[in-house]
Amino acid sequence: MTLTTVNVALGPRSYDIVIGTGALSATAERLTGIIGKGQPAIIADEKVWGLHKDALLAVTGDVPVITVPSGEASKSFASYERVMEALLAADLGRDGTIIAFGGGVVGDLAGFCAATLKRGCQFVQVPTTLLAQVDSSVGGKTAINSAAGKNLVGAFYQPKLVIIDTDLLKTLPERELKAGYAEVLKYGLLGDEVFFGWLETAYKDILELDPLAVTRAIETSCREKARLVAADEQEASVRALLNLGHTFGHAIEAEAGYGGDVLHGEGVAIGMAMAFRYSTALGRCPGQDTGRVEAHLKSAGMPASLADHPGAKGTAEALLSWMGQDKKNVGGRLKLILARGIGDTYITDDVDPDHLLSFLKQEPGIQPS
Ligand SMILES: O=C(O)C(=O)C[C@@H](O)[C@H](O)[C@H](O)COP(=O)(O)O
Repeated sequence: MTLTTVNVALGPRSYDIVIGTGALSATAERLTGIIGKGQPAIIADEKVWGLHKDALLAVTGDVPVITVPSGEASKSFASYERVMEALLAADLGRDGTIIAFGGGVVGDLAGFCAATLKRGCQFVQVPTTLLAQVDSSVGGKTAINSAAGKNLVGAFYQPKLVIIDTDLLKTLPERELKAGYAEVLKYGLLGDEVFFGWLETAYKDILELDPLAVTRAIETSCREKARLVAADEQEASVRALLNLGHTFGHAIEAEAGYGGDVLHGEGVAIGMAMAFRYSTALGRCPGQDTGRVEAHLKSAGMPASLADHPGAKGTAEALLSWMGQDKKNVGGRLKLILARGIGDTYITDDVDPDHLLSFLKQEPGIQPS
């Protein structure tokens, strides 16, 4: 199968996303070209490493490897410190290359290490989950979590190359695949009703990893992400649309506890449904569209509210308080991505916290205050 390349056009920081089955071995020369004479190191999810190390080592040869446990708890200060000390011990300089091999957690952590190692070394993303392949490996948002909230310590730092080998998805557990599908769906909801319509019929093929359907889903997602990132690298305007569902979703994840029982994509799925319900409550989005979003999430076996997820919990006050920590907020004003309909979203800071609190109190599955 031929590979597809999507370019993220950022002037001197531009890079390619190479997508397809066998992409890892097909890009071997490009990867070794980036590594050059510098010292490389791999930061890998320990489960992914156990399953796929041969595929990566066949390309890089024998290089230092630092593994981290799967799960959001690896985006902690303690984990960052351990990985940084290991990279320094491996003698990586500014000409060194960190290769992130895993899902969003590894990509975000490795990217933040690359941004801060000697004030910046080279960085290549080899995402191994659907979520990371369609979203977090692209665009240069790198971060770790703090007790105050998700992704609050980080940097915008672009990779040199993103290698999306769809063969790596074959070992991904179904729950992780569905969590990644939430981010695919996001692109339809935020600006592409035709793509959403296709997903309503194609989701089964994607979740069964039909190569054509998966590649189309990843390519469409990456093209839209690359477009928004190129237009607004540091989220001063339109890039914030990519945060659809995340203000609610991050609050749900934080309340469950990092490393708790809510995967990022599950929080985003619930968060997107909440953003649509809130838009309808404000009279800005037809209830029919919100119903269609909820129905699709349910058909794909994903949660559409806290009530649908055994690990999701929290009072309205607790969720609102987490939302108050969101990085998009300016001047203490909450910022949300809301919808006028499927494929038509907008960014607003015209949010009345009292009204939002009343909305949250009526959400299915919310705990009483
Ligand atoms: O790339 C972006 O911009 C996004 O908002 C994509 C999100 O899906 C992604 O989860 C991102 O890491 C969240 O960033 P944050 O700024 O809300 O922490």
